[in-house]
Amino acid sequence: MRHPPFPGFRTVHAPFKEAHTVKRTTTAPPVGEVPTAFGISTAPDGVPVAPMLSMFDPMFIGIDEFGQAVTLDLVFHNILVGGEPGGGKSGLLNTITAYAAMADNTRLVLFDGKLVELGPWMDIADEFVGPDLEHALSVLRRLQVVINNRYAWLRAQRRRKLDRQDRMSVILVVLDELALYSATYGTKDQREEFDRLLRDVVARGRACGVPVVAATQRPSVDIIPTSLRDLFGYRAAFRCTTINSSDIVLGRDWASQGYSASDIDPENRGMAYLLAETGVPRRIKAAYLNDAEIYQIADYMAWIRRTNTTALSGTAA
Ligand SMILES: Nc1ncnc2c1ncn2[C@@H]1O[C@H](COP(=O)(O)OP(=O)(O)OP(=O)(O)O)[C@@H](O)[C@H]1O
Repeated sequence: MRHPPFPGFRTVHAPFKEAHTVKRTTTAPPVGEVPTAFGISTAPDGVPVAPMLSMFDPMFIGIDEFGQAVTLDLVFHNILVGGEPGGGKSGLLNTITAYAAMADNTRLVLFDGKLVELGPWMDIADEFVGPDLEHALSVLRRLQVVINNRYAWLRAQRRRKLDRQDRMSVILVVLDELALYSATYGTKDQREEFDRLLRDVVARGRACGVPVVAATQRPSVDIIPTSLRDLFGYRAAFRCTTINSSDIVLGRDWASQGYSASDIDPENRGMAYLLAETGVPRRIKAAYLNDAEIYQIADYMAWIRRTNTTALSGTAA
């Protein structure tokens, strides 16, 4: 099989090609046929990215109160991030996005109504949705088609979830400020459709390599109803103004058991309670990348993920 040295990454709608490509949805490239050059994967369906990191490995996101590393198994879990403005939500989102940007065979679909929180990753995102609800809806509809096709493929394989041997890309969906899309922009009908589509992507995406990271500075029941919150296997509550909003993020009356993000010192930015599917909430301090570091990583990864447009590319292919 002949592979181009650097398959194009920034093809518009690239992750959604599989929604329309029978071959991609019925067969995964055999593992043995994936060549590497200088450690860079050149799988035809893959994003040619850094050789070391994989979304299938534990993702470092900070330390706990004993100084131990805290990692997430994000590829098979969604994470909900809530808390008052300035608590550190975007910091965590950027740490997660940076890892994903550096991970092999991983694509980014980003929603950021403010444009600046996830803006550094715009150049390497397959889709970047700004303050435009119709755009958000069309991207979610396309993700839904991808998910449908991946489940059809999994069923044909008699399996329930993707694994790294499948070499199918992980599509990380990151939403900064959920409330802008679910309660602010557009018409009531559009917002309702957004809620429906998001719920479906959150419910079905994770088993087929489409995990969702969603953040809100308005942890209230209208923005995060229990039925949506419960679809997130991980929940991170940064400083919240009330016990109630902490419980809306973490769930299950955790505040009454002594785990309330309203107790977090407002000056202690980046501190959060992190709850995994089992166990009790853990106090963590999220790792933090400053703006310069984020842009450095984003620029570097844009270069690594560059398209096949160099002068030599025509002759090398
Ligand atoms: N993990 C962290 N460690 C140290 N400082 C942090 C950390 N996270 C955030 N900060 C500090 O807090 C500030 C606000 O963080 P951030 O923008 O992530 O908050 P936010 O919760 O996303 O706020 P908003 O809801 O307004 O977007 C940052 O500019 C940074 O100075």
